[in-house]
Amino acid sequence: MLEISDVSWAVPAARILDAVTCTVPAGSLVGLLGPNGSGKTTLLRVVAGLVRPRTGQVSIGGETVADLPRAVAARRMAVLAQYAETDLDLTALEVVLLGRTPHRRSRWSDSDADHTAALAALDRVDLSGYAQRKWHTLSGGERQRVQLARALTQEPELLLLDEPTNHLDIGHQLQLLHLVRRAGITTLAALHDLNLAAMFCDTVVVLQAGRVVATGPPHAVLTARLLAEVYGVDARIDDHDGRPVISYRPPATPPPGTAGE
Ligand SMILES: Nc1ncnc2c1ncn2[C@@H]1O[C@H](COP(=O)(O)OP(=O)(O)OP(=O)(O)O)[C@@H](O)[C@H]1O
Repeated sequence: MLEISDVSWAVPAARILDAVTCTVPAGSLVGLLGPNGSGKTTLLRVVAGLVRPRTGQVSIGGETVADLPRAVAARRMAVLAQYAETDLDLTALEVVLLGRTPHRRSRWSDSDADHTAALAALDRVDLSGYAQRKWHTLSGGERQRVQLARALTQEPELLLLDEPTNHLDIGHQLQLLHLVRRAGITTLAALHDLNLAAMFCDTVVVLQAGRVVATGPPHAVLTARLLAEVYGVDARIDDHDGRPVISYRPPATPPPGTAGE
């Protein structure tokens, strides 16, 4: 279980996170929603221990992340960043094997079991023929899936995903979130696509200007009123087997600079 309690973070000019409190129950998938700049990535960075909060604390499995030795935190959490890059000319398999690094006794050698786990993870993300492909030859969506395979191979207690469906076609977006759900790992995922959040998340947490403005199951949170207030959009919500399905109406006023055209 992940617990975020009263977390605030600021830069001199602005408060970026304001007393954020939320919980990700063990084994559940929680969607972190909110408009651009609302603080999703910053909150994920705080949880990962990359940014120290001004106030509040984060704990996993009852232990405060700030008190965990770096190596322990690295083993227990896997992060899929929004723009995962590597300058090293690694193969897809070598990138996936990086997920085993925190578990290894010897720094330099991969065991047969590591290799088997890494190949199985590539298979799970639909990239079984890609093991020897160099990173720089992969498409954006293929890189994203290799990074998910790395994260799954790590067998983390907590998975942090920042816009994991970026770059993916709709088939692979659905496959990725289905895989994450099935993996049963406690997961906090920043998502922009509200319909995907509605389909796959147990709970959603909505941030606006660094504050939590709503938390709960998708059908309770994703109302037309909330979407108007938080995103400024005119949306229609239909029910599909207890999950909301959102469709949007075009804005009433034309975007700036296009009036009268
Ligand atoms: N180091 C920093 N210095 C100044 N401002 C920052 C810093 N880090 C983040 N911010 C600001 O904090 C706000 C929240 O940023 P963050 O990246 O967390 O938002 P987000 O919800 O992930 O946005 P997006 O959906 O666009 O990815 C933004 O306005 C951003 O410009």
